Amino acid sequence: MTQDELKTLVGQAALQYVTPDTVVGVGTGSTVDKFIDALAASGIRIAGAVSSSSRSTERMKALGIPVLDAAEVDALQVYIDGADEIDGRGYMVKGGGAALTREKIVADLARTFVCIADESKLVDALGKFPLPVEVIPMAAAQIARRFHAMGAEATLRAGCVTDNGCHILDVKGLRITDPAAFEADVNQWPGVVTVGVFARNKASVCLLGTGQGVRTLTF
Ligand SMILES: O=C(CO)[C@H](O)[C@H](O)COP(=O)(O)O
Repeated sequence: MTQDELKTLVGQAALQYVTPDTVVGVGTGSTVDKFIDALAASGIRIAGAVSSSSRSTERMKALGIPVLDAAEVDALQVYIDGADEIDGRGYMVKGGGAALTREKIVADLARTFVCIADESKLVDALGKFPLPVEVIPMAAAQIARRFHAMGAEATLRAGCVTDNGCHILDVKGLRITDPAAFEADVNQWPGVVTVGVFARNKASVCLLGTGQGVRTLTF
């Protein structure tokens, strides 16, 4: 199966976590696009979706899925999103689509985070995929120097302005063995909006697309 077919498979599989007439949290990315398409085609009526990006909002609206503001809900049963990397404990790196801050906000509203990913995303330790960090533009060079001092290399993502009007640094050369401590530390650096390590808001379940079908990992 191609990577695209694996994404379609897990996007479809995620429908089992959607309860009719509830509000669903929806992430961002090419795998989530497959989930949105599957949801629209399924005929399952939901009360609405809280979206993590303008990209997902536009796609859902075009398909007739009602989109609600995060401020309109107190809690969500489920948040469905992809990942750039996920380890065997459910910790993730996210932000390849530059939507990490809103993704973390919506994930934080949800009781269950369902990660949908193809098998190439499963790693032993986070850090193979360059770590996205959303930063206030004024602080980008300063934050890049801090990563450099840790032996890593941070590059400004060219031409990228997030939905929040900020920039993204992509950081190579990290091996993140303690994701919770790393997330807590980097999130406190002045000028960091959000670091793309999802530890506090890690996955509860991962639906992993493999050549043999969907493998369900629970954490
Ligand atoms: O974090 C994300 C967007 O900010 C995505 O979930 C992540 O980049 C995976 O995307 P894709 O499903 O296209 O591989």
